Amino acid sequence: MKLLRVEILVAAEQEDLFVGYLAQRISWGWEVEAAEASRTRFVIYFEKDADAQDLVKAVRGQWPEADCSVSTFEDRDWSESWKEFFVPVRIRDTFMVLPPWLNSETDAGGLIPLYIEPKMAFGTGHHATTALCLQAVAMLREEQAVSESATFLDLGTGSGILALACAKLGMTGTALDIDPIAVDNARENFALNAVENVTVRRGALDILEQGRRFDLILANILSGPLVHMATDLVSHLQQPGGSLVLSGILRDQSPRVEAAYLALGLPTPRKLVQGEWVALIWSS
Ligand SMILES: C[S@@+](CC[C@H](N)C(=O)[O-])C[C@H]1O[C@@H](n2cnc3c(N)ncnc32)[C@H](O)[C@@H]1O
Repeated sequence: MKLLRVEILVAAEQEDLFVGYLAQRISWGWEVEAAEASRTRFVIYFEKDADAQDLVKAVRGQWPEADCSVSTFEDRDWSESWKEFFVPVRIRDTFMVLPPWLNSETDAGGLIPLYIEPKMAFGTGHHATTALCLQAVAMLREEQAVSESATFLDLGTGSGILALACAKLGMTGTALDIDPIAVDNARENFALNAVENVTVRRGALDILEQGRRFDLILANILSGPLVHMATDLVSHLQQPGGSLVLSGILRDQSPRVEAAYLALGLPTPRKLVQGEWVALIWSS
């Protein structure tokens, strides 16, 4: 049987969101024969020409920077191979981020499993900005800079992945996101992981009670908002003794973000770097 082969190349910074987008579109009922992916390259095989054209049209409309092409292909037996998109992500010796169809006994390798249902919210663990935050959480716990009874704020929770990591280490916290799709996906992921020690709310910093302080604050947002909200964010950080992790910062924007927080009296942060992305970490 001849299949239609749609190949999509996306930029590295779009990989995480695109995985979620594709997962959602596939779950809406396209008859996908097979699929394969290697980070920024996605190949989907369809039997029906209409489904292939539907995907191409949707991708060209919503992801104009992506390179999308169609060709014909001779079939082979690939049941459920689309799940190959979602390989586990290991974070130090602490966490393994997994799609829900994998098994924690065999696939988590003895690490703490973080099950994430890939949907339209950001945060499958594949993007550097998320991985850097997860590394920071693991590191801060290893160093005992945060205790298992610490309170945390996850600002811009997306899929809920960072809150999930903190909750699975025993901490209790609040996860906020302005996007209702993220709030739904985060709730779904907390239920999937049987995590109950996180309160999820839709909104930004202004919905928090004034004066409420957290032992750990995580914010994987972009440099501009991180600079803009610096005063508000620091007003919710327990001082002394609190830890702050900022991510979503491109290398060349890091000095500007750092300067905004130094101006508020915080010391020079530590940095974790992956590719072009930097995370800034304050702890005592
Ligand atoms: C890059 S994603 C991070 C998701 C997840 N925390 C992670 O690390 O993978 C940023 C998220 O922040 C949310 N967001 C952006 N600005 C926000 C704000 N001012 N307050 C709360 N959420 C915000 C977005 O809707 C998005 O879900």
